[in-house]
Amino acid sequence: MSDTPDILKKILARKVEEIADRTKVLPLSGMRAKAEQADPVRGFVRSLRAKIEAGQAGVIAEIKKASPSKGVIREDFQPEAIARSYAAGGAACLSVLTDRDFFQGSEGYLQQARAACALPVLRKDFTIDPYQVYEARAIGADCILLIAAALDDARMRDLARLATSLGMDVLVEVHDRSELERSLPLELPLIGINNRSLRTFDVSLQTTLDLLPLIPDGRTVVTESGILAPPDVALMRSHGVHAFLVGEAFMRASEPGVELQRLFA
Ligand SMILES: O=C(O)c1ccccc1NCC(=O)[C@H](O)[C@H](O)COP(=O)(O)O
Repeated sequence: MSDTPDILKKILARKVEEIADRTKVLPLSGMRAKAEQADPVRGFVRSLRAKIEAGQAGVIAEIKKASPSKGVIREDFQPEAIARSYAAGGAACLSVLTDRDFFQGSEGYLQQARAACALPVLRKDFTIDPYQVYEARAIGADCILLIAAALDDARMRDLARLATSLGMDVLVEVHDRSELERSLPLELPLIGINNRSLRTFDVSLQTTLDLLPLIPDGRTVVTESGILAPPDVALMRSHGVHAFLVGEAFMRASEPGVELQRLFA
């Protein structure tokens, strides 16, 4: 896409190479077979909505070691311990970065985190190809991320349909009005609004507030990035946003689940 931000361009170019390499090791048919044998899905949207319907915040607690904007965020990185801490702290779901080159993530981290608790898990990666959708299910993911800025309409629709056909939920992520308008016709129950600009890495919670009135009733809006302190949570909740994707604030805390309880008390 011609106006794709540089960081996204770099990540997507690397993804194309990565998918080609992985397909040589295990062709699509093999990955599809692995996906078919995976553990049953745990119901990502269901878990998020159950918390919200109970009057609580629906927290998607992220497991991420590093990011392009912040470098290494957490040195002592033990996905199983973090997952258990999040579950004890009341998270609705987990999000695990699996991208290796830009986030120091791995598929193994997702598998370890999921095995350590009963929470549904989002595979947080840059999904551009059906191979990755099968791979996500094969490693146990219950939900995938589709970033509107990374996909044209047809590809976004096809990947969403494929994920849904495998029983997974989809978090479609937007940054602006045009991405939102392209995503709404997919009629997915979850819409993520990412407050971090992929161009500048600046974070503004105003992004969520600006796009919110454009989203029809019935969708669960997830505000993503830059939720750092209780007033951020209060601001969102006062505007009717009850689902949150939070990474850095938890990853910098010695006990991430305790920080979750503090942030959402
Ligand atoms: O975080 C980055 O630097 C980044 C750069 C390019 C693409 C995506 C990026 N982050 C992914 C995310 O969306 C966040 O990990 C997620 O929303 C949590 O954000 P935060 O609570 O601010 O860690």
